[in-house]
Amino acid sequence: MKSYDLIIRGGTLVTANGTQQADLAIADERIVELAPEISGSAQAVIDAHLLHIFPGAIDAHVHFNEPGRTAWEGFVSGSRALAAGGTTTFFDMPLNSHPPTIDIASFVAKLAAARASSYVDFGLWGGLVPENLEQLADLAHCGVVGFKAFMSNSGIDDFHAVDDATLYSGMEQAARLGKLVAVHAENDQLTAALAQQAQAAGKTGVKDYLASRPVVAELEAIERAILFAQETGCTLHIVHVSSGRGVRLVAGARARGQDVSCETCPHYLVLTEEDVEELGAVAKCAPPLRSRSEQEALWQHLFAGTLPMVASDHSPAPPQMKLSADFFKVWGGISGCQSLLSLLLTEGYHQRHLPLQTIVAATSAYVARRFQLPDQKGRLEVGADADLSLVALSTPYQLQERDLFYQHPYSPYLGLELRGKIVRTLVRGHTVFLDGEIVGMPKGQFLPSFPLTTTS
Ligand SMILES: NC(=O)NC(NC(N)=O)C(=O)[O-]
Ligand SMILES: [Zn+2]
Ligand SMILES: [Zn+2]
Repeated sequence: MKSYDLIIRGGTLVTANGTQQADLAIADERIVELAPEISGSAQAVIDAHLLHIFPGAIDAHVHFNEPGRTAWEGFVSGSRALAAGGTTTFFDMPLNSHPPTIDIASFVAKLAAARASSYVDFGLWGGLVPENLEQLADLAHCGVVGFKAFMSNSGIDDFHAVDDATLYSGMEQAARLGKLVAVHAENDQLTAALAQQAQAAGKTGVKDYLASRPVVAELEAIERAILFAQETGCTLHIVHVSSGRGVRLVAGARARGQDVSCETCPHYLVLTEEDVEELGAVAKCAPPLRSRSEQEALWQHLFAGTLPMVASDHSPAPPQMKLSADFFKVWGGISGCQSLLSLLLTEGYHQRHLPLQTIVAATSAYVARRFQLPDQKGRLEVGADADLSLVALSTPYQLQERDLFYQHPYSPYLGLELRGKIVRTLVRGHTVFLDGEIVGMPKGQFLPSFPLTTTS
């Protein structure tokens, strides 16, 4: 008789291809059998008859700010929040940590910090800034996910936005190195000038901030990035697209054969400009929250598959950085990584009947493929890592401060009525979250990203 480490019985497995009720057996951190009924013994058995089993989410966009600004978040609190939210892998952005990840030394420092403290597996982005064109090859050899650049001010002094020449040259190199470039796409001249005019006129409220970052600033920067990427043969990813029209530009280029993708974030799907007017600083981000019609367009793209990925862009800061009366001076960034899956289940699946398969594709299967993760990630099948999230799909609950594992339990989603409770999260077969509590020790592993060989 076969013997396993763990058998999970009777759960409804959710994959990018559909759902099925089955038993699942785990040995040596991998899924080794999937069948309607598995015989054999195991050291432990989980009864999942009332639960859905999702592949652990892969969050391609978080800022955990360690080393250097661990008081803002850090790998312990950040990865605990992810585990509590059903995410088993994340990619940390190169900025808001100090030093930012722009050369070998800063990469090594970040890798050490993450290895020591993360409860879930992770990849690391490298930065592309005007000062580090000579360092890109080194970062590629370290196994960074790709190179992240800001086309507008990053809000952090030690991570400079790229000028066009830097972006163009960085893309040429990235193409040679087989790495993708990810951009924060907003036109800097336009946003900076509009902000400066508003502030000079003493107009520093929420609406003034929103008006200083119009959709056209995003559209122009996306178009420019697409054009540069086409010319240089660089693979491109646009982070946190906030508008339906932005997604359409990316989908159009893709349809013409260019290797470009994009993500949106839960906040653009769940909140609108009216919400930031009401909620204030907790909901400030860039690009900003948009109108209901842009939001509707994002949902349509998600349904249609032309918007292939959702990532949290968790960008926390100490509450005192959210206090200024001048809204332009308030820290821009939303804390939300713990709620990625719950929000998609609540607003997507329950409210709008977005298929569960689409949610799985957007938070796991597609992300693993797009960023060339090792084969065993992002799949719920035999041979894959046992990265799983067990979900009580219809259980309602109200998100409370005490539920949040962030360093600063501050989020625009507090008080929301959610449906779809994460009950248990396993990373490579080890339970890291169970019934509201973190379990075990940080044993997250680094996932180096290998050079792109195919387009996907
Ligand atoms: N420095 C940041 O973390 N910025 C982030 N802030 C947002 N999105 O408001 C981002 O991803 O641009
Ligand atoms: Zn950004
Ligand atoms: Zn970000």
